Amino acid sequence: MYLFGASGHAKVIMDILKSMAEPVTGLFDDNPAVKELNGVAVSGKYSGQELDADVIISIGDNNIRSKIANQLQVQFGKAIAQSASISNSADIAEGTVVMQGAIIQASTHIGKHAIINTRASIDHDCLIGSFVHISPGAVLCGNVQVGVGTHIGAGAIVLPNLKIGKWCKIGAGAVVTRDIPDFSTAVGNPAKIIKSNQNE
Ligand SMILES: CC(=O)SCCNC(=O)CCNC(=O)[C@H](O)C(C)(C)COP(=O)(O)OP(=O)(O)OC[C@H]1O[C@@H](n2cnc3c(N)ncnc32)[C@H](O)[C@@H]1OP(=O)(O)O
Repeated sequence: MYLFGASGHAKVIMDILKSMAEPVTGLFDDNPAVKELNGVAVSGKYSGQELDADVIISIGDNNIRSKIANQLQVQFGKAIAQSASISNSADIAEGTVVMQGAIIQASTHIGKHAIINTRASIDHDCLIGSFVHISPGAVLCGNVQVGVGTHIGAGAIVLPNLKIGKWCKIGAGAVVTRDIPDFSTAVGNPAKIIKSNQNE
């Protein structure tokens, strides 16, 4: 597996790949000052060369991850921690990473290049868009929809049957009790919208 982005997020993905016995074939990063990560040499900026293994974009920022994914003509892989519990009827698209202790229940769909972070819990029949990040310890109850590029903060709770739009930011510890429109930032319990991010 090649990783694009020599970040703290990449370190966690490297641990997961190691537990899957999947070697890290190479690591790219645009920052020439970054020379190595966890003992793996960083090859600098990716210049479009043909790659002999799949790629994961190991960048936590949803917007940057989506821009890079849309530019690359490569095969994408997945990293799924062995300690994650994933229903046989759930499906997870390419480029997505599922961290240690995450739970993904029946009939849930996770889109491309998503991050399901440490001990996040996504219950049955959820629809999680591409480039979403569900942060550590967040809980999505059953039948929740999360739009493309949305970030659910650490420890947030989303009540059942709700729809969170695209490119939203849900604050750490928020309790979402109502649908949230596209591009909103919402915080608190019950979560209130504090801004719209449409122009970011
Ligand atoms: C492995 C890992 O580390 S994964 C990373 C996980 N990361 C997270 O969970 C972070 C989630 N992000 C947040 O909670 C952020 O604070 C956001 C997205 C909600 C808001 O960020 P910003 O847009 O930069 O807003 P900003 O920091 O200016 O705060 C705006 C207001 O909301 C308040 N606020 C910010 N976050 C929260 C929160 N989680 N809960 C309650 N209030 C909050 C601020 O105190 C501020 O209030 P004020 O205007 O009265 O001073």
